[in-house]
Amino acid sequence: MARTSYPKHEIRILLLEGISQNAVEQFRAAGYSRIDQFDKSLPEDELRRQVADAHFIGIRSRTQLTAEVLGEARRLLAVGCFCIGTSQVDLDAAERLGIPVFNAPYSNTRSVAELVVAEAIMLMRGIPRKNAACHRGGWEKSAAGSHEARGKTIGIVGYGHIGTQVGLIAENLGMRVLFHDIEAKLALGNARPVDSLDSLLEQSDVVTLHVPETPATRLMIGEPQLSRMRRGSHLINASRGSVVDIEALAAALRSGHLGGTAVDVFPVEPKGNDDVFESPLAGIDNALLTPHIGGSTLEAQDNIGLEVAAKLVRYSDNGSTLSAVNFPEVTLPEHTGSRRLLHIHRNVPGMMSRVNGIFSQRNVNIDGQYLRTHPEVGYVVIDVDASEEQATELKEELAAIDGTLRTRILY
Ligand SMILES: NC(=O)C1=CN([C@@H]2O[C@H](COP(=O)(O)OP(=O)(O)OC[C@H]3O[C@@H](n4cnc5c(N)ncnc54)[C@H](O)[C@@H]3O)[C@@H](O)[C@H]2O)C=CC1
Ligand SMILES: O=C(O)CCC(=O)C(=O)O
Repeated sequence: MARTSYPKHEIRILLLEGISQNAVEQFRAAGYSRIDQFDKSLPEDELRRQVADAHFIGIRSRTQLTAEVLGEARRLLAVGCFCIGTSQVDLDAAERLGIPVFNAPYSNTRSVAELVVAEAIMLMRGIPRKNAACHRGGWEKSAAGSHEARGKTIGIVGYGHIGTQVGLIAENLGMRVLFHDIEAKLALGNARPVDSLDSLLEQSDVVTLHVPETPATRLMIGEPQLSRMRRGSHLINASRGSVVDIEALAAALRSGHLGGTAVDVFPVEPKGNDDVFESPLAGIDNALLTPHIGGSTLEAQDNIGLEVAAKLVRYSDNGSTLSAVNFPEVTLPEHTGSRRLLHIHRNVPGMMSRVNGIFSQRNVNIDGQYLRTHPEVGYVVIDVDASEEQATELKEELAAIDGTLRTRILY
């Protein structure tokens, strides 16, 4: 088995938030045995203690890897987000520290889309309210305010991976599909783009949000947007809690302007299943609330476990950063027969001549060199024909170059 610059049994993998056992098996199969698992996210002081000697960290959406927390993770080689969203990690800080971040961009897409379309049907039939009444001994048998999905309009905000899947399933139910995105997007099926968010809100019977968490999407649905929605229409949010002004949403439900809502993500979410959930929407019967489980199917979690663990193992064993979300992407061949040196550095003028100078001074033959840069950070991988001792000395010299962020040898 290939040796890394650390023996594999010394590499500590920290997995938080109940990451799938598939990931653990994938790490073990690749020879990594030092794996610590927690089923929830950790309070910040405990998180700082745990990350201090971790080489890899696996998280889901709850763990905040801020610049301060990352700054304490001195041994950290890479982060795996076992989910789609990566806004819980300070990606720029991670890059500046030489830490690539990986995620699973599609593995739970279908799970979210299926839930959203099911919720759209439930909302149009008034099921959340009728269900709540039944639990209290009530009996609201009535067609008032109940509608078929067929022929109704669903408005999708953010027509990316999830948004397009929602559109395709909804169209198969006979719904009219409109979407709004800041990028030009290929419309699938009979879906139609609209020229503004307001126009989408005004035309839709159900609006569903599938944007990432960014400064531009923060509170993009507030009182002015809710009041543009049709009276009796419905809002679904399975994107991020920061996208909707939740107090304004509660007010729109209480006033009867909105017919109902389904919300899976909240501005503040409990750290784990033992903690208490509180929300301004709690107790409102026509609000269908779920505990951030859009992507929580066994199929999705198994696939995510395999996908992200495989990316971390590949980076550890081979150096490949293909599909990293914050980092220069270097795709690498296997390195049988040569030593591989990895050098992550600040992207400053003269860096590569200093790197290459070390090899020419020592008269070491370079078998292959792979370089990719971002404005602030560069990543170069050098395969050399050198003994283990020579490679170790080369690594020390590379590490001493001013502007070096991380170095590693793969044997
Ligand atoms: N509830 C859950 O369990 C899950 C939630 N998510 C959330 O869903 C989000 C979307 O996921 P994907 O569809 O895979 O992402 P994606 O990146 O494929 O699609 C996002 C789309 O939103 C568009 N967009 C960005 N800013 C916008 C704006 N201001 N206005 C309109 N459109 C905008 C983008 O151009 C893109 O087309 C994730 O970022 C994550 O936060 C993802 C998976 C599970
Ligand atoms: O399942 C999770 O923990 C998070 C799902 C999610 O929000 C994502 O994939 O972005």
